[in-house]
Amino acid sequence: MIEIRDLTKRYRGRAAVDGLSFDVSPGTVTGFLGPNGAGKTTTLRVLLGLADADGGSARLGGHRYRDLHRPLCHVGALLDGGGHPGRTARGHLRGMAAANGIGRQRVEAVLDEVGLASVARRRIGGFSLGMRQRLGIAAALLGDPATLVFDEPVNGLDPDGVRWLRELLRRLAGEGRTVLLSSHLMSEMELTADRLVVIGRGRLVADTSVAELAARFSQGVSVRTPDPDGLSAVVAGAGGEVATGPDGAIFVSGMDAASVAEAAAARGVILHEVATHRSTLEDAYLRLTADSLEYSGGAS
Ligand SMILES: Nc1ncnc2c1ncn2[C@@H]1O[C@H](COP(=O)(O)OP(=O)(O)OP(=O)(O)O)[C@@H](O)[C@H]1O
Repeated sequence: MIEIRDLTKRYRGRAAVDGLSFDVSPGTVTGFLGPNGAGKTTTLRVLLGLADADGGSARLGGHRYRDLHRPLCHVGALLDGGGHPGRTARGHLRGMAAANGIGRQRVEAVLDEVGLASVARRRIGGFSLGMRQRLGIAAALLGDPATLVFDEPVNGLDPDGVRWLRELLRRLAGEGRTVLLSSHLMSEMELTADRLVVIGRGRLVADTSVAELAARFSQGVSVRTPDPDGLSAVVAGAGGEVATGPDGAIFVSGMDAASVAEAAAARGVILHEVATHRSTLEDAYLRLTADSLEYSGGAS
């Protein structure tokens, strides 16, 4: 169980994480999403005792990371890769195991698990990005922890590696572990995660199941109008909801295209375009985070 409560972390007076609260439950894979600079890594760094919070708390099974005895046996994390380039994969894992009172047989088991047994004697400096990711995952699994935290684990993995990781994460959650997985890739989350925690500018944007999010945004009406305020009032009056899409169109949910057009006509609101829109989870994510983009390409 991961509990984040009112967490705030500032850098030079600016909040990277701003009053954030959410839980991650055992037995699920929870996706942690947000645009660049949203505060995901900062949240994970505070959770893992690598940075101090300015307010609130981040707890693992009710404890702060720094109060855990043999932390590797409680939480495994893939954050920045790691491992000295001059060490071998096996040497690196043996060093970690020794520091945490973990037996050497676990080193061989996790090397097998991540598919690195045949290169265990090679130096990490010669590893590809994908091999480094696998080594980082092996390190996270070393202490057989109840909680796993992976920051962008898909980076550098080839399609086979991505599928392998997906199955591993599902299995770990199936064993009752708490699995938190950060990524920008909604398409990957759709296949791997049960729940999604979405943040933007350090704040919670959504805490929902994948199924709920898909249902909420599954279908709607995309509208272009020179009078967005007028349209908002019309839609609110008819019981629908509006959201602004990343491309400037207005997205109406809870109404079909004919109802939107008729309600707008009745109130004299001009529409330039009305289209039924079936959206993917990726679209839903983009709409959720459109207002919290810190860095976006092109003018918007
Ligand atoms: N050590 C630091 N010093 C100063 N500012 C920082 C530091 N770490 C993060 N920040 C700032 O905090 C904000 C949140 O960054 P963070 O890396 O947590 O976001 P993120 O969601 O992980 O982004 P990305 O998806 O790009 O990795 C950003 O504005 C970033 O510039």
